[in-house]
Amino acid sequence: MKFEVLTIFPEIIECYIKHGVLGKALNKGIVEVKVYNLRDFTSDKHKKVDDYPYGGGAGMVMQIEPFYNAIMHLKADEKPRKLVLLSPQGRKFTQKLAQKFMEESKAMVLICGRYEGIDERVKAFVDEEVSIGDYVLSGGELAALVIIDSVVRLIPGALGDELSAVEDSFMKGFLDYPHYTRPEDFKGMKVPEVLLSGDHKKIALWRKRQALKNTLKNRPDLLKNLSPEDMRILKELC
Ligand SMILES: N#Cc1c(-c2ccc3cc[nH]c3c2)n[nH]c1N
Repeated sequence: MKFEVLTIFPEIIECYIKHGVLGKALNKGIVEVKVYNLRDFTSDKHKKVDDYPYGGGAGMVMQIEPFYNAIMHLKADEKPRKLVLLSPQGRKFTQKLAQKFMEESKAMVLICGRYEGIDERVKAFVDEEVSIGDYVLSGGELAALVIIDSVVRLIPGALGDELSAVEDSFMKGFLDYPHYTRPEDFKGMKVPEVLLSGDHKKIALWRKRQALKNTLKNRPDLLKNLSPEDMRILKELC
């Protein structure tokens, strides 16, 4: 899978992708990330990317021309790609949308704005407008990294042989279970006995109960299409 990122701060993307799961996936050739500096697609000597907003108001707005020039440059190879604009006004990014992007797109262009936002006319050239949550960031780069990270984790082989309980639980509609590792006793804070029992059936049930308990407490909105067994466990918790 290939990601192409349009930004005025390429170093934000370049620094993050070298590490962890993303770094391994890049080294394995499972994923390719190319970052483009929008300033390279300007036509003035100052490489200007923003201007005052029509109609007045605070701050600056990013001009359409650098985005247009960059998008046309990418499209010149005529290969299919999904163009995604990161924006607080976009549709909510979820694990299910990450799965959809992984399944449906061989290449994605992630378009990152800054300042007060970008000229509305840029949206005529994008396929999706996506937001990673109901809070305001200073730009689209962190959102682009969230999307890249969460989509890459879903690519077969990206996680190596590590099982990923986190994706599994989110896809099944609840939060992850608690995790523990050595030492068994840290200043009197002990690891739950069941996790030391070696009884995998008991451990699995304990983890499911804990996951459902956490979800009921923190994200009851996720508890929708539970299996009859999960519903039974949940009713025991209530
Ligand atoms: N995605 C997303 C965002 C943003 C965002 C995205 C782009 C720009 C450009 C200037 N400010 C921005 C904020 N804020 N909160 C989100 N969930």
